[in-house]
This record gives sequence, structure tokens and C-alpha cells, in this order.
Amino acid sequence: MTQTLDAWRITEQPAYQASNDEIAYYTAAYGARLPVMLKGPTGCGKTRFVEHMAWKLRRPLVTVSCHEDMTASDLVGRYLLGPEGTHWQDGPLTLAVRFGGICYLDEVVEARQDTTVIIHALTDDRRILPLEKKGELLTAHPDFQLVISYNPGYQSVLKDLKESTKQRFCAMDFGYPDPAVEGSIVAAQAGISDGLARKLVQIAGKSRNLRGHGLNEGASTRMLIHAGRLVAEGLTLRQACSLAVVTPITDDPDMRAALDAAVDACA
Ligand SMILES: Nc1ncnc2c1ncn2[C@@H]1O[C@H](COP(=O)(O)OP(=O)(O)OP(=O)(O)O)[C@@H](O)[C@H]1O
Repeated sequence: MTQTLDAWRITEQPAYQASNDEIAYYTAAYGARLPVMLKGPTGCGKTRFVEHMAWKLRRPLVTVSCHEDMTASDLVGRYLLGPEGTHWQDGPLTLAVRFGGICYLDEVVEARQDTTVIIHALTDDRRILPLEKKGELLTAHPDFQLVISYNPGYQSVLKDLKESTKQRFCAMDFGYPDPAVEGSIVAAQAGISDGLARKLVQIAGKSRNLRGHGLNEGASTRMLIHAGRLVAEGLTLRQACSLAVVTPITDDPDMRAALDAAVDACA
């Protein structure tokens, strides 16, 4: 069976509101074919940004959510047994390398280090991917680029990228957008008024101040969009925030009470 990247082409513009110069930075990194690391908390727009850039640069985007059971074969490919015997099937990384896509490894630190080292030869001047089981040394297509995401807040000494991996990448910091930008993202994507979106952003601000004081992370932009959608479905702000923000984010009764109070103060 012939494999292509057609299924990974993004045909409709993914909505993305820029906060700073991230589009220019990324465009330059892609122009120089340098690998990029996007750093930031969950749900702040990293994936949406890569989707937007892949669309803008007209490159197919192959996204892989990394996890600790992921093996090198899951990324690179493997021999499969079919009716006509065994045949090689490229994994998602190999497809992007072979046909010139952008490969986005989401939460790469979750993958085992023996998996992450396979990207080393791809992310220095060599730009090669050894397919050991197939006995092929694949040189990356000129349009190939590797992007990884990384949440610095979750890392521990035991679970961090190796220095030799980090130092191969350009890196861009992502945070939650400024309140005005975040409000307009939430209003547009949840289909709610600007006033209501502003309230949700205020609530998020209060939860973000509790980070490190009982919360691992404050409410993300993604959560605010979910809460907004629930209000659009007919829930009150308090109900929507309970369902989409407060209950998912913490099990601690005191912390839930503090967040409920923050919601009431903004309602
Ligand atoms: N700048 C932005 N412009 C438009 N939409 C945004 C922006 N930032 C966040 N969003 C919205 O927030 C949602 C969550 O963002 P996204 O999935 O990109 O987060 P993420 O940082 O990749 O999270 P994770 O690390 O959990 O994968 C998106 O689906 C999108 O609706």
C-alpha cells in the first residue's frame, strides 16, 4: 500500500490569535529548517499554533501524542504481516521525514529517553533518520521540520529532556494570552458575548494566582472555552465553571470553595 501525507494536510485555516511575534519567529525557524520546542502550560494554544503555522506554510502536519509506553517503532515504523507476507509500514515520524511534513511530538518528555534519542540525528546538521530494522538511512526531505512541546511546570529531575536533546532546538515560550486577547479568543470560540468572556478570563486569572498554592496549574484557555460553551447551552456561569473548571482542576474541598468564591465574585 502506498503511503502519503495527504491525510495530514490542513485545508481550513485554524483560528489563531497571536500574542507576540510568534508567527515571525516560527516562520524564520521553519525557513532555516531548525527544529522548534514550544514551552508552556497545558491548554494555552501550542497545538493550535502549530496547526495554524502548518496551514500557513502549506505543509502537512503529523501530530503524535507521546506517552511512556511509546516505542521507537511507534514513531519510526515496523514490519507488518499481511496476506502477501511481511511489508514495511512507515511510522508517523518517518512519513513526515520522507515526504516533507512538519512532525509535532506533543509532550515529548512523556516518551522514554531511548525513544527520544532517535530524533537526535534528525535535529542536527545530518538530518537523517536511521531505520535500523529496515536497513535504511533516510535523509530528511528538504521541507521536513520537527516540533516538540514541553510543559516546564511538570518536569522533575527524573523526567526531563536530556541536555543534548534540548540544545538541538530553538525554543519559544507560550503562556496564557493577555486578558484582552484571551477574552476575544474565548468569545469567538465559545460563541459568547465579550462581557461574559471577560468574566471567565478574570476567573482564570484568580485560579492562576493559586498555582503553587494548592493548584498545580490554573484554568487554561481551553477550560474557559468549555465553560463558555456550557453557558451558551443554558447553564449559569456558576454551573458552567463548576463543570468545566472547578471540578476538573482540583479534588480539594477548600480549594474548590476558594474557586467557587472567585466565580461568585466575578458573576
Ligand atoms: N492564541 C489562540 N488563538 C486561538 N485559539 C486559541 C489560542 N490559544 C488557545 N486557543 C484555544 O484553546 C484550545 C487549547 O489550545 P491547544 O490545544 O493548542 O493547547 P496546548 O497548549 O497544545 O495544550 P496541551 O499541552 O494540553 O496539548 C484550542 O483548541 C483553541 O480553541
